[in-house]
Amino acid sequence: MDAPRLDRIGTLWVVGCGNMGSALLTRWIACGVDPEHVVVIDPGAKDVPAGIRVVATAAEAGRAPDIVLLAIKPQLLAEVAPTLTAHFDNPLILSILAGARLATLGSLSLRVIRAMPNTPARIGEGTTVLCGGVPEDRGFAEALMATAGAVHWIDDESLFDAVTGVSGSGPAYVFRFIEALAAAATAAGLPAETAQALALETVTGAAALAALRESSPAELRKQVTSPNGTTAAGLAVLDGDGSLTALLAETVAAAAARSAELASAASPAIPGSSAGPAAG
Ligand SMILES: NC(=O)C1=CN([C@@H]2O[C@H](COP(=O)(O)OP(=O)(O)OC[C@H]3O[C@@H](n4cnc5c(N)ncnc54)[C@H](OP(=O)(O)O)[C@@H]3O)[C@@H](O)[C@H]2O)C=CC1
Ligand SMILES: O=C(O)[C@@H]1CCC=N1
Repeated sequence: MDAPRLDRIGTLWVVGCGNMGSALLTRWIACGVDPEHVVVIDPGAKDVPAGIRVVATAAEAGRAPDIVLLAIKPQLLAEVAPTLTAHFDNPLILSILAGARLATLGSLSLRVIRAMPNTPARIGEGTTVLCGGVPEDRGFAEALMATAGAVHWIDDESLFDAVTGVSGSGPAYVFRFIEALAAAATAAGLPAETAQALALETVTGAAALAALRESSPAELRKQVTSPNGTTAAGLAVLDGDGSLTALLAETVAAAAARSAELASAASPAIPGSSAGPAAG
């Protein structure tokens, strides 16, 4: 079967065009979506690609959408959903809302796919996990998200909280690591500019090498770590007694737990939603 064509997207509504919505939209426009087919619905939109109409509410959007990117904060879903559904004729909903479950989103349309992207999507280097949808819609959703980087499908929606804690939030962990490495470099006496450059270039270079997948991350780590050398001394602190592993496990668990809480925030007030509050 031919790959779905993004220039035949129909009418796309982007509801919420903040950090993540604008990252995806920027990428889609770069990959062939016609700005004239897009309407951004966001009373505070700041970062919208040129040529796209921006309105504050769905009532001003005009033609009913064929596809809707839902990219508002999950806490706003119950308030915003009824203002959208009044103008819907069963569009494909692609929701990136942390926590918002398919059962909740099903009250907006019969055609819903849940996605968890991340911000490197803006440059086509993201990773997205998709879940749900009917077979006829999955190919199109995958083609859209493939413009933003790697795409993975999962069947078990209960894993979405963990996905959110790993790859959705994950870029922030990496950015924080770069910040901390730069601060450590400064503390070790390097000029601030050099410290920031070395921290950033070390992370991007190491990630690019690992991304070749010619050797595992563990093997690449061993190649740096001379017996009784400097790296071994550093790793003994970074990961002494498995502390880094434990710290990251706690980090991901906390983010996943928050995703589960957000499910509660997103669900109860949508009329017709069959999703109950999340456990825990
Ligand atoms: N940021 C990320 O890395 C990721 C985010 N997500 C998900 O994406 C969603 C958006 O997150 P993010 O982009 O970071 O958040 P932002 O706050 O940056 O974007 C949300 C946008 O929605 C706007 N908005 C507020 N009220 C309305 C309304 N009534 N109708 C339409 N738009 C409205 C906001 O405007 P204003 O700022 O004026 O309030 C803002 O521009 C969340 O559900 C999040 O879970 C998923 C994966 C990664
Ligand atoms: O922090 C958040 O809630 C969102 C979801 C994943 C990344 N950012």
